[in-house]
Amino acid sequence: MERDARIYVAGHRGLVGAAIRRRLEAAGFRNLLLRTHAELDLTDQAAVRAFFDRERPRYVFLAAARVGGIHANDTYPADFIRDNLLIEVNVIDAAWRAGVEKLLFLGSSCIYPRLAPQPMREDCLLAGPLEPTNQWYAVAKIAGIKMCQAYRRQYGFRAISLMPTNLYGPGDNFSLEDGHVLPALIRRFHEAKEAGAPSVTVWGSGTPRREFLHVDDLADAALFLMERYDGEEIVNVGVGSDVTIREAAELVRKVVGYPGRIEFDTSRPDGTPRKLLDVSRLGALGWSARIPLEEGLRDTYRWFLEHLAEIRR
Ligand SMILES: NC(=O)C1=CN([C@@H]2O[C@H](COP(=O)(O)OP(=O)(O)OC[C@H]3O[C@@H](n4cnc5c(N)ncnc54)[C@H](OP(=O)(O)O)[C@@H]3O)[C@@H](O)[C@H]2O)C=CC1
Ligand SMILES: C[C@H]1O[C@H](OP(=O)(O)OP(=O)(O)OC[C@H]2O[C@@H](n3cnc4c(=O)[nH]c(N)nc43)[C@H](O)[C@@H]2O)[C@@H](O)[C@@H](O)C1=O
Repeated sequence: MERDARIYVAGHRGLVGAAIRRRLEAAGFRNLLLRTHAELDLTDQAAVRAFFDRERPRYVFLAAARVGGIHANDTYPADFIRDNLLIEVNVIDAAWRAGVEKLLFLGSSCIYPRLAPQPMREDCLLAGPLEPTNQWYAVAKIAGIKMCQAYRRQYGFRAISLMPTNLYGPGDNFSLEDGHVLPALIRRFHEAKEAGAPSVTVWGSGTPRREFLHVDDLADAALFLMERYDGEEIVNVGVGSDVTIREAAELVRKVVGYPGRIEFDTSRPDGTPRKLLDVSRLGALGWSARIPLEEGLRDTYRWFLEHLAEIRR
């Protein structure tokens, strides 16, 4: 990508979009096209087409989506399937119509079957039933993958699809009900420490396993693949190892410096028992993650403390 190329980062204020923006700016890309949700609602097809017609970016990073943790996905199925389908259809189609040179679409490790053999290879997609708690979001993501592949086949549109594992980092969604596990636990342990609470409750049994990739690593992989990969096949992006939710909670307790106990609320869903990605396709392309989990959690907790007022609003 040329340094002066016009690059649209959709969702630039989110966890991933903000990290992609940081990574592009650090690499000297200055001609970034950015619109907030309030300025451009990507579920509005006419507005999206008019935007692409007017602005004509050369590259698009599609990091805008309706995203949430296990409880949000399970509670708002219609919102998750509708908004993600609309965003994908509108942006991918308008980008092609406006002559965008290359588009990077972000799927998720949730697209794979609930009980896929571990680690999960890209070719196990649609090989079995989905995890019920996020099947709606997963179907929307699978539709986005298929749309990128169909537009490449029929129109030669250079769309590539990345499948990130669970992400965390600065700028995450720290909502206790709607966020993902790591930001929610950082906030829970911090607030328990401040309040002198005797224990912190973690959802589920603590036995599910999750792989966690720092969002700055994901952003680096996104730039790497936008510049070096141009295939129809999806590419998993992860660290290649996982921990139990209990181990993750104990690590967050250590990072936050909370002295109390951990309790488990098994009335809350565990979700997929395990979803470790096979990252050999990405490795063969020459990329691997760098940020270790404990270091990444310390970085995220520092950001959380610096933005407490904004988070608690
Ligand atoms: N977080 C994770 O663990 C993982 C994320 N991903 C994928 O990465 C991508 C980004 O996720 P993440 O950064 O975590 O999500 P965030 O919720 O942090 O960011 C999403 C961004 O999209 C914007 N957005 C949502 N709806 C609309 C809309 N209708 N019009 C315009 N903008 C909109 C949001 O703006 P606003 O907040 O103002 O509404 C926000 O800036 C998604 O595709 C997600 O599926 C994949 C795997 C794991
Ligand atoms: C990222 C990817 O994957 C997401 O699915 P998920 O990995 O199941 O999401 P999660 O991070 O919310 O939960 C992970 C595990 O952690 C446990 N858990 C404990 N305590 C809390 C807690 O306090 N909050 C949350 N959210 N989970 C908790 C929770 O019970 C579960 O066992 C999709 O939503 C979807 O967004 C997607 O694309």
